[in-house]
Amino acid sequence: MVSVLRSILPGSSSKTDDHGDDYNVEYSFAMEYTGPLVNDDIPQVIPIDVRKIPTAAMAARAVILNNLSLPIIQPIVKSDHSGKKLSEESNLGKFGSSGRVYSRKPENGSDREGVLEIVHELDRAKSSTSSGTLGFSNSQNDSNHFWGSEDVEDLNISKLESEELSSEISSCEGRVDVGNHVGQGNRIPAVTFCDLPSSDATSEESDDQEEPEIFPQKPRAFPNDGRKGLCNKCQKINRFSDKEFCIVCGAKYCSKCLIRAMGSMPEGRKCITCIGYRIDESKRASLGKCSRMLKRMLTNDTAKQIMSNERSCEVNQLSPHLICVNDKPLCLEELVILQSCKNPPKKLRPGNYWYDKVSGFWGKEGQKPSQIISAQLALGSQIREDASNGDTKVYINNREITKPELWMLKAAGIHCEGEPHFWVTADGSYQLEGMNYVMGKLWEKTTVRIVCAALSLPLPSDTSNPGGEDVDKDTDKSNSKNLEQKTMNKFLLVGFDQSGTSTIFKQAKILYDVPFSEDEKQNIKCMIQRNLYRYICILLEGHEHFETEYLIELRRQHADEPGTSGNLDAIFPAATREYSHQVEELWKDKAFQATYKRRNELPMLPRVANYFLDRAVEISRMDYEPCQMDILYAEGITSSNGIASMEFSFPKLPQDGYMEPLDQNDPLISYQLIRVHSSSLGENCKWLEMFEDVDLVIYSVSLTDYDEYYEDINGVCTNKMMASKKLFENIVTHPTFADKHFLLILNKFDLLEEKIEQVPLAQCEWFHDFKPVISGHPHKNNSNNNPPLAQRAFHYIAVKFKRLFDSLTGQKLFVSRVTGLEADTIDTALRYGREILKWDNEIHTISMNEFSSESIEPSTTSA
Ligand SMILES: Nc1nc2c(ncn2[C@@H]2O[C@H](COP(=O)(O)OP(=O)(O)OP(=O)(O)O)[C@@H](O)[C@H]2O)c(=O)[nH]1
Ligand SMILES: [Mg+2]
Repeated sequence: MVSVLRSILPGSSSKTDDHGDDYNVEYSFAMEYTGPLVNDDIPQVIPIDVRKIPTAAMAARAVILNNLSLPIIQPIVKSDHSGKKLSEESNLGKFGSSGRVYSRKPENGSDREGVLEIVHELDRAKSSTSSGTLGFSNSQNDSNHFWGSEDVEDLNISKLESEELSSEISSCEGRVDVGNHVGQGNRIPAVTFCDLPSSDATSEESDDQEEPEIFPQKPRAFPNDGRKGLCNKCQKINRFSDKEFCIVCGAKYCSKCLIRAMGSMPEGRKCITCIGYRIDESKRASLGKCSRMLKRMLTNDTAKQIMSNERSCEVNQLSPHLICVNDKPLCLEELVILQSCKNPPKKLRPGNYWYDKVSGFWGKEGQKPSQIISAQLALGSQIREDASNGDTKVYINNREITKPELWMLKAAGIHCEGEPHFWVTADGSYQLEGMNYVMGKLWEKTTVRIVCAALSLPLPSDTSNPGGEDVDKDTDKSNSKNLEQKTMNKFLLVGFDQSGTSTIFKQAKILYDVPFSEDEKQNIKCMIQRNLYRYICILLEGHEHFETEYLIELRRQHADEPGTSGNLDAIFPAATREYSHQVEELWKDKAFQATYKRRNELPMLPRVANYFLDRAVEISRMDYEPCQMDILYAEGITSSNGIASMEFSFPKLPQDGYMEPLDQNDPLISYQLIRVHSSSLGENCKWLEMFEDVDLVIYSVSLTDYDEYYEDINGVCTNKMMASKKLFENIVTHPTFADKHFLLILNKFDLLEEKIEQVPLAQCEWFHDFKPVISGHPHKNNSNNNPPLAQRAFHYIAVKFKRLFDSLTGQKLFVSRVTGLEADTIDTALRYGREILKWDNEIHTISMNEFSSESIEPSTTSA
């Protein structure tokens, strides 16, 4: 039916160029292309990397991979053409002497729909210095000799490719006369077209094209019999030497045997016997990612070339029929539509997917949406109501949505009671089904974007980034990188009330240079001012004499609803008026000053109040701008539904030195810190399941909770440490987190140091057996004393939590001691989190490589 770019037709080559340069050879790859042209009048020049195009199908792939939108219609038309001076266009800076794609209106005959040509201009003199360029030699007698950069030739690639290409060319015989052009002095037609074949022939060929190309699949071999470090060629065992794996059968080879086993690797890392076979799909993510071993063995250019072939050669591409969209396997045409649309799915693998044509939401069958791709693509059949396995009784475009999506709607302030059906379009406009007006636009709301970032919900690729919080912000970058996908490690930060999670979150933002957005800054400013007025009210409450009626009124109002910011808003609508004058007056008041001096006697006044009260007048001004310290010390965090999220990476430390692992500064590895307030997790933490894809759960405990109490909604008083323990138990035993890593952060160590001297730890029933032994022997780290009491208390609490964790999960708990207000302790803890994931990856890789028959990844894959 439809062929995209079916064949490669050697078009021309010339011995000399216009400047008489003997080495300048022009060569064209012509590809048949059917469809209306993007622009009928002007030839469309689309740069394409010809280095990746040894075969026509690969060219088609290259077009797809380079994300060029090419309309496709039938029928295929072949035509004769006298050719134009296509190659006279200026050089393409991006690819050096490489190629370009022209789409051009046919010159005569309505039966010609269009022609696409990839013209490869080749300047041998130039390209011999440009790495990885493949082309034809200009020798008259050797017109089909395919040559590569020197390094590639070392590996006989030129020969292999030459054979491959020779056969391509001979298969095209009768269509194009290559020889005729060879050796002609002047520029000759870049592309030669054949006669329009008879309709019979067309239909026959079209039929051929209907079937998607299916390459044979080789059953995975399990060649190692569980023997670690075995090379499948020399049969020698060396556990410590790197091995390279065949991407088809999984056979492993040591560096000595690799070249013999894999040859010149025209399709990437495959045993010679596996060439022409489909890759093992579990290895798709590693396609084109060079291993350390290959990098060591080959020159840079050669390794690049092999990786490029591995990524782009036809046989390694996805087969359309292995991808099912809304219960219907794709045909080649649909796969091309899908991959060449403006926002194609990332990491497309064989499998079942759902696609909501109206909004562009795209996801794996039975799962929440993973991406927003282009809407209105002609793919698959109607979306099923249960496509994403939602259980919320809320519907978007006829699909029952998942819990994270429900949160997103709630974050947008949308009421979701009564099983509503919403209609959401590609630009995020939403309306209730049956109603004729748009209620709003999802993507315009900062809170929605934050919730999406935190819950791994997709955002459209063109929405702006809310303060560095958009997980999709690198969409363009990653699109252009084709298969190289960014690795994101997710940390979920959670803890009981006042355990310091928002302080840690803000500290991380400051540490890793993630800017606060204007919105956030404005909210924080209002919050700081509101808090300040609350502190003042607490001071006034503690004060016996009031000088004016106004202040009496203040106290009366405050006494009605102590501590609620809603009431305070009524008294001091923050940032809507200037209060510095009143505050200044108040500050001068002797009675007030007397109260201020005794502020430590007021239990309702938080410690941090001092920090702000000392600058009360400045902060109450309209033009006050909070500095980083103010933001850090501010109580609370501005977030939606208690969720905040940021993306960051670890800067290199001076002491990291050469020992740092390779991925240290790999921009492809980034981290996301998601902070969620425990009150947002619902009864029995039921909402935790939305965080199923986090890699590490960081649980924060305030070390000072042991003698503090809180009153729940039923008026029951509970020790805060016990409440924190309960929450910890709920989280670590939550089924969603069954195989997650946990890092316990014991926070507010500075406050523990003070408190433990006054209040015994045994105040908390869980710590009743804390009996610090006063030993007569000096501690090795502390020559004069025992370890400080706070230190011992910290260890004791850490062990309590470790034992608890072990008894509940049978696993090991990692613990870190921090002081939320001290940046370096937070940095250390988060880097510790990174190490935990790294160890896990290493252990995982080793065990997968050596013991599992499921998946064998190259041992040392780095991008
Ligand atoms: N001295 C000291 N104060 C801290 C430390 N960590 C947090 N705080 C203070 O403790 C209070 C509570 O910290 P938050 O970060 O707001 O705690 P939270 O987990 O967000 O608590 P919620 O607001 O209930 O969610 C704030 O006033 C912080 O400034 C610390 O390590 N040392
Ligand atoms: Mg807070």
